[in-house]
Amino acid sequence: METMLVQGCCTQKFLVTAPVALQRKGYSDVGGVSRLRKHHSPLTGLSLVVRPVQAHDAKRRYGQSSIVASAVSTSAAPESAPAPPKQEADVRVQKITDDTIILRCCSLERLKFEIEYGLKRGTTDNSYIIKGGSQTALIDVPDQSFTEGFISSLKSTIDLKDIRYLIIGHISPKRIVSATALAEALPEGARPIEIYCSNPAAQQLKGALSPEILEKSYRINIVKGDECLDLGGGHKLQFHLTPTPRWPDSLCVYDPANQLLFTNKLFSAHTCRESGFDVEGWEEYVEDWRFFFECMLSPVPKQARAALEKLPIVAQFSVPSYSGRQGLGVLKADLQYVISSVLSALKLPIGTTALLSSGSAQGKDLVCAALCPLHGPVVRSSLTELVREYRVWTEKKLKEVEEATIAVIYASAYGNTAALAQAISRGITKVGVGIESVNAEICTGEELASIIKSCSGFVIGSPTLGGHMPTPVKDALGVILKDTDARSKPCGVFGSFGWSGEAIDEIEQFLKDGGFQFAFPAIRCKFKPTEATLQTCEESGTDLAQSVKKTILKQKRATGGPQYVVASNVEQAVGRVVGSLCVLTAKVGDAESAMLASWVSQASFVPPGITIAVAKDRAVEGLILTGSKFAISVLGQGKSGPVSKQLLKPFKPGENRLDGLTTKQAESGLYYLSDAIAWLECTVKSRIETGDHWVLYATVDSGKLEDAQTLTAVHQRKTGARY
Ligand SMILES: Cc1cc2nc3c(=O)[nH]c(=O)nc-3n(C[C@H](O)[C@H](O)[C@H](O)COP(=O)(O)O)c2cc1C
Repeated sequence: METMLVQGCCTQKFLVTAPVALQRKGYSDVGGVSRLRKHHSPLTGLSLVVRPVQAHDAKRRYGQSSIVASAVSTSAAPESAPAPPKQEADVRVQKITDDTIILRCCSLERLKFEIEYGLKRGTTDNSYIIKGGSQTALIDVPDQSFTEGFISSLKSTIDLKDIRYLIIGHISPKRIVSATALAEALPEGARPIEIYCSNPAAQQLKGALSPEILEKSYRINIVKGDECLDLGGGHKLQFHLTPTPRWPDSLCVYDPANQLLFTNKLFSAHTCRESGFDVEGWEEYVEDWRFFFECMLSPVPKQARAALEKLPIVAQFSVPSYSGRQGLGVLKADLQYVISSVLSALKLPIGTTALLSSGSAQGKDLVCAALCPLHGPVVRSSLTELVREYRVWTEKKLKEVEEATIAVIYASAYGNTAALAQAISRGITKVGVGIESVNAEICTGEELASIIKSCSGFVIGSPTLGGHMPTPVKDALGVILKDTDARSKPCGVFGSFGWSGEAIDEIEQFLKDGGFQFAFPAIRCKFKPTEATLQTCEESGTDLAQSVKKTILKQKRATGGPQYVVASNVEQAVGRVVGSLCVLTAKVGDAESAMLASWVSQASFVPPGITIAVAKDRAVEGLILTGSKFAISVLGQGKSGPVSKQLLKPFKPGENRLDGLTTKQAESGLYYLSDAIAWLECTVKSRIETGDHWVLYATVDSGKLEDAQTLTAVHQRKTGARY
């Protein structure tokens, strides 16, 4: 079994707070802190500067002796390391209604190297203030990248001592930094803020906030069901717990006074535009919403459905705004207005799928004028479409789960292993195989045993903490090893580590000894993933899902399912449609990929544009999202043989596909083939979903004819059922 070493970010600071905080999360065997003192990693040129915290300080903050460790680069950063995101303190304050304000912490850059930021349109981290008749509530605090700007904007918007309640829809170690800063900014003599949050969020807060802050500044109230919190003036806030494996703490809030639903991660998008609202309309945002859904919710369709059932949203009609719209746009806005008015008048929830039947009893409907998510715009003009499409997307994913599932099992203390799991999941969903996402911290042994029994393959991921895998992963592995049938199911191992990475080796060894079949080499990621790491994860997920699909197809054929048949008339006819034979190359950060493409055609004169069809499960697909650049090398007749041979062979995840081919680099950094008869550099303008392919429309930014004598190679086919 080969093991890949995937190198991550070279500078990471972390506070070793684990002894208390992680134990509360079930990481009871975290220890080995003394190992930190010795560490020097020759691999990245990193040295760990390990500084013992003053004993009394450590005890005060973490309840037992602790150390603070920071990894500092002692040599130049390796080229593959991503630059840390630069943050301007840009917090925009905007009124949503007379008494509700949004604080949008804006970043125009890709904030994190996690797949959900792949469209690179920046993001916003939203907090909301509701000024009720008698009390004021703050909903959510942002990521630590925004802490300073957030606190100063909050101070200039309201008097901090007026904040009576802090409602936490989602918490993470990075948001706890902002919660701590808020507590520290409270004026002397201010009464403690009452926090309302789910049980998992409460456990995190109690484990990470200092005893002084817990004593002086906050009182934690755990929301158990669908309780209410009265702010006066009709603002009788209703809580709705909507947990998923990635966000077990997720809590949504409905304010009937303004008909606003605070949806946390649901209906979020990573994009940062001028307005805080979706004023530009559905077409402008659909790709952002869909991409966020694909990355974050399609791996958990059952939980997404449960959340949607708990939130029977009814659109409150609103008069359409025509700013910036003309012709058809105005007609569409009018139509949308009529539809939402009818739905609203009839008190019908949006969409009519089976998903809605339970939970949407009269009187329980959440009549919404707008959805207020944690990231991206407040959804007002596209509310009807977005809610309906969420249900359609969820149903589609549920159908895939019925056919076959791959269990993605992991635990993650700081989010790095979770980011790998998310990327693997995307690779799996690209093939159309369902996912059962399992957070080992919250899944019981019985639940996991039944998931393992019914899945067609699995991956298991773990951080290394104190030289081992944490207890929840160990328990999960025990369940897997016990199931003798699971040995015939393809599997994979992954994990993030700091310097030694024993957890990944241990899991791999246990599975190897148990006779399990690995679908891809173990993925070992040092701290945070880079784009190349994410690409490797995605490709690994795709490989695993393809092998599961092949097995299922074989089984179906063996039991009298669809057999190979001679191409039909239609297929033979379609096979006569040909395109130019080209090589597409793409590069995003340290991730690169290439594919042989024969479905390439010119699509516009002005600007010069082309279309290219890319199969959904193609490795390069994640690098050619809207806005990305790619190169096309047009192959010449009689010259395409070696190139086709190289690019059509099977590749391991992360393997260099252009190995052995001579390339040149354009000014943009993109590679093209040296013996291409022409090359083009293009920008993806839009993507259309067409069954099993994405059709990209791209404009051509530059290009050159290199060989005027040779004609373009064309791939002749016998059937349109294959390339
Ligand atoms: C308390 C603690 C102990 C750790 N022990 C180890 C260790 O023994 N070996 C190692 O390679 N990394 C160790 N690490 C580093 C983590 O594995 C690393 O931060 C990893 O990215 C965490 O993954 P996660 O974000 O999925 O939790 C430790 C980190 C903490 C906080």
